This record gives sequence, structure tokens and C-alpha cells, in this order.
Amino acid sequence: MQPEYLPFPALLCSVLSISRQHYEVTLDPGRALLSWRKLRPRSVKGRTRAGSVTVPLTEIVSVEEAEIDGKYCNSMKWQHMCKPHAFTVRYIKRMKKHRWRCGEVTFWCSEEQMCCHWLQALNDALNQQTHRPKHLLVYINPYGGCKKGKQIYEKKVAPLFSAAGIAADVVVTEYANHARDNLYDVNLEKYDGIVCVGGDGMFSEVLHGLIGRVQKDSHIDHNNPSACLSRCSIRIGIVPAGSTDCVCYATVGINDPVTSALHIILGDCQPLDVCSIHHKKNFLKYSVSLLGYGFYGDVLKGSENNRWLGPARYDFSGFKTFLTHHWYEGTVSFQPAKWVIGSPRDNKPCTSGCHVCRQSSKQLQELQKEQNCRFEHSEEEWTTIKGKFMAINAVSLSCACPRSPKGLSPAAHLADGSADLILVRKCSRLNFLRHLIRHTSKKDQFEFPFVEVYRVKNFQFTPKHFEEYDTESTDIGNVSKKNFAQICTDHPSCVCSHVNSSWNCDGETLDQTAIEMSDKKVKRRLLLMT
Ligand SMILES: Nc1ncnc2c1ncn2[C@@H]1O[C@H](COP(=O)(O)OP(=O)(O)OP(=O)(O)O)[C@@H](O)[C@H]1O
Repeated sequence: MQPEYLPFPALLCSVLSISRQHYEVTLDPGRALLSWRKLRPRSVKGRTRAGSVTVPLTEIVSVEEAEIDGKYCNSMKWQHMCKPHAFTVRYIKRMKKHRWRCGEVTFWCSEEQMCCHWLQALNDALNQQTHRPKHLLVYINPYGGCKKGKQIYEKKVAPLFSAAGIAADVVVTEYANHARDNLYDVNLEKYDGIVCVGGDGMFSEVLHGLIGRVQKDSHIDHNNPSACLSRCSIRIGIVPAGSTDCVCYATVGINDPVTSALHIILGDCQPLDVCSIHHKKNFLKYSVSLLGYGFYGDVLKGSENNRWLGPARYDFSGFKTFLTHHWYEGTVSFQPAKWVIGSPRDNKPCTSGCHVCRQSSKQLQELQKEQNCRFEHSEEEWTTIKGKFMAINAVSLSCACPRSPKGLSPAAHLADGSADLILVRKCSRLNFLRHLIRHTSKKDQFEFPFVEVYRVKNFQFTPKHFEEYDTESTDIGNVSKKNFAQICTDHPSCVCSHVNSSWNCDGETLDQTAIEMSDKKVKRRLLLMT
């Protein structure tokens, strides 16, 4: 049977006016472009203005009939003009550093019929963008970051959604985990996407609600580390209104509510890997950004007591944690991600439509197919490292944020099925400072003898005192008490509460210190971001 090719609608070209200047306006459905060019370019101080703008149809936010409810000056007489023959196009204007703004241009037509024709053609072109959301569920954390979530949404985001014809059901959260609980009950079929207005903690809450709900609907037990989780087909968008907003920064390239809103409107889509964390076959949490023990765990724990400081609590706690200079003993085991084509030090950051993610995913799929055909289980060797660590970080994305524009692992990939495991061994305070400072400069932060980085598909960590004593116990407090004397002899500089650090899992503290990034390891492309 011959494939049916639908002919593109005809090219539309007219002379229209913008601010009383004549422009040749062209809609080219074949090349998916709208362009306008000034008919008589004016010379400004010897320079000829190009006066030509081209906008891809995929970047048009909205098209609507211009309604000017006021007085319009025509032939020196003022007359009321509610419906001029004009239409307004809103479109994406790309600024510096990944920032997007919404540009607006009004085209005036000489007659009504021409205006209708243009409106019809542009709306037809927009209707073909079927991946754009029409109905969104929005969760706002009114207490995240500087407590401006509601204001940011109402002033910067809601007007854009409404201009783009997107309906939004808004839930302003009343308590921690409100959004997560709500996601278990809500009728998800009504929505094309979920938007979370807040920081990384709020995103993590929404992510747990959505993944949990999808597994519940598919009767999958997430406590089983080898269970194959169902993918979430509904996208999550983040409007940054938190303290660090590192997931937003790493996926969009900037923490800017308007840019995020415009990405959401266009229906942009970025798959994201999700790691699941278990302790002795009990599910603890999912992670999409940082799983950090030692320095970053301590910074988070310290910052929780100073929430009143707002985003500055991280700087304050970071400084205090740096001065205490604690290190922690334990064993890290991991299996390398052999299918990936990149490496943590190849200087190739992940960008939208990333070639490394695509190729790595393809190779992983082929590898899995091969293993299934041969009924083999991938039992590669585990690498085990025992030692004293200042920090153990597993990152599934770069973890870039305005404080550290390169992030903890600048070349980490969003959707290649791997995580970068960074081990910072016990070192002097000065050396640790040198390593930290490298996160803000262009120099390689892994170029120190006490720093190692691996691209892994899984890892496990057991603190030393868990290995030596009660491995069955899950209560850190009990272990701490039992080992009181031992700890003080082993670790003279530390106080007893610092036997173990705690894990910072995407900005939330885990109750367990012995953990594993589970058997199915990094869940590839489980989540879709917009
Ligand atoms: N209404 C609420 N009252 C109290 N806590 C809430 C409420 N809504 C959400 N939360 C919780 O607040 C925590 C922090 O929120 P959020 O991530 O938005 O801000 P942040 O911590 O300042 O930013 P970041 O996580 O980027 O550092 C989340 O764990 C979330 O579960």
C-alpha cells in the first residue's frame, strides 16, 4: 500500500502593517516558518536596517485577534474601534544564557477577510502542535525559597498560560507532602502535565507522588529492588521558586520562571533517569539529582535548623560544615556503566537532544536485548573501595545551579541510564577548599589525587560501624550508642553525633546510612520533563 502524503497548505504571503510600516509577511507551512520583512528598509546613520524576523511555527506561543478597546486615531478623527482588522502573534525571543522571553507583534490587515484568512492559517498551524499541553495540574509551595511561589505563579506564569489557551487547576499546598498525597487521588487522565512551583524539595515530592501513583496503578511493588518500574507518560514541569532549583537549572539551563513557563507551553520534552534507593530491600526514595553523603549530607542537615535564613541557609551551613571538616569511613562498591559512550571527564555537557544520551540509550537497549536472548544476567565485577571520605556523591545530572554553574559533575547526562559517582577521600582542609573552589571556575574539579569519579550503573555504601557491629539494625541511634567508645578512639577530632553522616537525597535527608542504588539501578528515562 502506498503511503499517503498530505500536501502542505499553500504558502501565504501578504503586505501587512506593523506600527504603520508596511511589511511583507510570509507563512511557509512547508518550512514551518513565519517571517516578516520591512518593504522599504530605512537607513539609520548610513546603516541599513535588515528589518526581517523569522520565527519557527513551533516557537509561536499564541495567535489571537487584536482587540483594542479604546480610541483609535483615523484620518485625524478619534473613533471607537473595538475590532480592528488585526491579529497579535506571541512568540519566543531567545535572549542570552538560555533565557527566553515572550515577544509580541500585531499585524494590521487592510480588510477583514484577509485578517480572518491569516488567523485561520496560523491557528491551523498551531493546532498541528499536538504535543502542547491544554490542561495542567499546578502545585505551588508557598513556603519554598523566598516564599514567593504564589506571587511568581500569579504574576509571571498564569498570564502566559492563559494567553496560550492552557487551562490550569492550581493547588497551593497546605503542608509538606500535600502534593504527593494529592497525586495518589487525582484523576490524572484529565491532565497533559503537572507543574510544580517550588524548589528541588518540592519537585522531589511531586516526583514521588507521580512515580508512586503510576506504580500503584500498574500493581508494581517499589520495595522490590529488581522490579521493573512503569514509565510515567505525563510530563512534569518546574517553575523555579526554591532556594537552589538545581533540577530546573540542569534541565532548562537557567532558573527563570518565564523561561520555564514558555518551555512548558511549547510542550518541550526531556526524558530523565531516576535512581531508586533501597536499604535492605526496603524502598527509601527516588533521586534525580544529588545523592550525597559526608559534606553535602552535613550541609543539608545543618541547613534544616536554619530554614528561617531562606536560601542563605545553605551558605551558612556550608561554611560551618567546611570548618568542622569531618570525614567518614566506609565501603563503596559499584558496577561501571559499560554501555555509555561518554565519560565524566570528557567535557561534553548534556544539552537538549543530547547525542551522548541517545547513543548510550541505544547501546543499553541492544545490550539488554542481547542479554535477554542469551538468558544471561549482567553480573559484571563489582569494584570495592574502602576508605575515609570527605564526600561521596552520586549525581544523575550535572547538579549545576547559579552558585556552581558547572555543577558537581559537569558532563553528567540526563538520560543515558548512568550516574556519576564522585569520591572525595580524606584530605587537608586546604585541599578540600581547593576542590570546592574548582566548582565555580573552569578548571577540572576532579584533577586532584584525592578525588575519583566513575560513571556507574549502581552502587552500595556501608559505613564502617555498620560493617563491624550490628548489620541487622536499621537504627543509627543504636549503632551510635554501642560504638561510642570505639568512635572516640578512632576519630579523636569528632563528636559522637558524627560517627555517620546522613544522605542528602535531592535536598531531603534519608534516615538510613547503609544504602544501595537498587538492583535495577538507574531507571532509564523514567520521567519526562518539560
Ligand atoms: N505548604 C507547605 N508547608 C510546609 N512545607 C511544604 C509545603 N509545601 C511543600 N512543602 C515542603 O517544603 C520543602 C521544601 O520546599 P522547596 O523545595 O519548594 O523549597 P526550598 O527547600 O527552599 O528549595 P530547594 O529544595 O531548592 O533548596 C519540600 O520538601 C516540600 O515537601
